[in-house]
Amino acid sequence: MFLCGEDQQLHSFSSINRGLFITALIRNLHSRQKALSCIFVPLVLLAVALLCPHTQSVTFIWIRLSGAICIPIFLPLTVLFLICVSRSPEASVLQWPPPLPSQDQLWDPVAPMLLLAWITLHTLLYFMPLGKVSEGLLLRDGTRLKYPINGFHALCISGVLLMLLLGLGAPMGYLFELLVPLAVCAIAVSFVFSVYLYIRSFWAPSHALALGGNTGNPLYDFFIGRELNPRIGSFDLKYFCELRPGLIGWVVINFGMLMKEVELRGSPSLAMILVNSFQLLYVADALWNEEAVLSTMDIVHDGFGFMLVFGDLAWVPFTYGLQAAFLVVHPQALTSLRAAAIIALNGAGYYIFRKSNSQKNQFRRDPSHPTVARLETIATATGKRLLVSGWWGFVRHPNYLGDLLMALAWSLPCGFSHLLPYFYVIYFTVLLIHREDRDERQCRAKYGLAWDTYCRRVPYRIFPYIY
Ligand SMILES: NC(=O)C1=CN([C@@H]2O[C@H](COP(=O)(O)OP(=O)(O)OC[C@H]3O[C@@H](n4cnc5c(N)ncnc54)[C@H](OP(=O)(O)O)[C@@H]3O)[C@@H](O)[C@H]2O)C=CC1
Ligand SMILES: CC(C)=CCC[C@@H](C)[C@H]1CC=C2C3=C(CC[C@@]21C)[C@@]1(C)CC[C@H](O)C(C)(C)[C@@H]1CC3
Repeated sequence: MFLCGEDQQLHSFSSINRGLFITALIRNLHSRQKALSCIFVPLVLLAVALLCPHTQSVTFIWIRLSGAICIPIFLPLTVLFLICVSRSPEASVLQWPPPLPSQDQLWDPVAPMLLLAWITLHTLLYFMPLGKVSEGLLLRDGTRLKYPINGFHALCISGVLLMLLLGLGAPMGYLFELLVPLAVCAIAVSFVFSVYLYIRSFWAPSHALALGGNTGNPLYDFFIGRELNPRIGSFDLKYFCELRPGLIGWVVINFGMLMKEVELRGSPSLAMILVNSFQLLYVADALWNEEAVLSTMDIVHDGFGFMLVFGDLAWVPFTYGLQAAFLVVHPQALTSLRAAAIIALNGAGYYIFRKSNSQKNQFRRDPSHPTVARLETIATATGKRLLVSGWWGFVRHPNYLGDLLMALAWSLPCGFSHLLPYFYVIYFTVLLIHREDRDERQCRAKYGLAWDTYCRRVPYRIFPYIY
């Protein structure tokens, strides 16, 4: 199942696998139904639990609880499943039985060492006296936490170290073979770290706990996260995980896939270069605008539990770059015209994403700044104003629209023959629709009538004239 040599070998792999697949399919029709229900029951629970977090009936509380039990099992399996599918010749997300990795493909002693070295490096870079120190939003106890803004420096230093390693002859393409063992280690680290966070939260003062993660139900609270900003001294664990090892790890893995392609075919394909460049731009942008993360929902409202730990350390690095892993095994020809159209789509998405995020951040920081002072606003009872013109007068979440256009542009270089490269854009659409709904409820609770007025003025949430 793993790619180990030239393209020719891939084809023989393909026919052997297909034969095995058909035999297994006929033999296992009955167990298939059972196994499918094992996948779909948690899937339905996951969807219901995630999409109906505000419903309070006993049944729904039970469903949410079952979701909190199933998701920590289901999501890690999904990560491994998707990596395995991305490198199987069929690359079909609907294939059954799924391409199960053998034990030696799951484990490689190099993986935990690499992961440990990576996390240690980024912890050291976090404490580097580079960049400025910023204050976060006002906390419930009236204080503000301080955060180092040196993520972009960490990205650049990681890039330089990577080039040095490459110059010294490090086999970067080996990351392709290491992907499953690395994901297994990242999942294990997520579990251990979440247990640590859950236990330590019982020593945190009540004002330091997240409002949504303290239902008293241990499984649900473990999943959502009890403590809002867990810290070891000045080391902010949530802020660190959200932007450093996973996000930068994602682009390093992508680069490993590019180098694997070079090993196999002599040079990187245009499709691989596009995927690498688009996603590098996205990560570099996040780190360049690191300060803006301090006002996102995840940092301001959400507890730091399994969901976010796993999301940051395993989900983002191992599923957001699936397109690059897919391209190693499924090379795609891309005409210059199509490449130009895809670059234009990514550019348009990035423009909308960046302009709208910057406009809101600028307005929240200094409403009298010349770039936002002329925009039309409405007053709210809290004293804060809401933008009703500019990007935020176009749709109620222009930043999500831009992000989704980019997500689509990351998949298009992989062609239309497979669904797998579109996994990210499909997952992301669901995530952002759910997130928009959660934000909408929070804003309605916060701004009351003013929010309703805003919704009447700007009727579409994400997609103009559609949604
Ligand atoms: N790649 C990924 O996996 C993910 C990416 N993202 C991206 O992260 C970015 C941040 O997203 P997110 O944190 O969800 O939310 P937003 O940046 O969209 O922030 C929402 C908040 O903005 C304020 N706001 C809403 N409407 C207005 C208005 N008209 N005028 C002024 N302020 C307004 C409100 O807060 P208040 O009024 O209190 O200031 C609201 O709670 C987005 O670009 C998103 O696409 C998000 C999740 C995952
Ligand atoms: C299925 C599952 C485990 C979901 C967990 C959700 C997390 C993966 C995402 C929640 C919010 C995120 C953000 C980013 C990455 C994904 C997670 C952690 C982000 C860092 C990506 C880069 C952007 O520019 C951003 C900084 C705005 C963004 C912040 C939110």
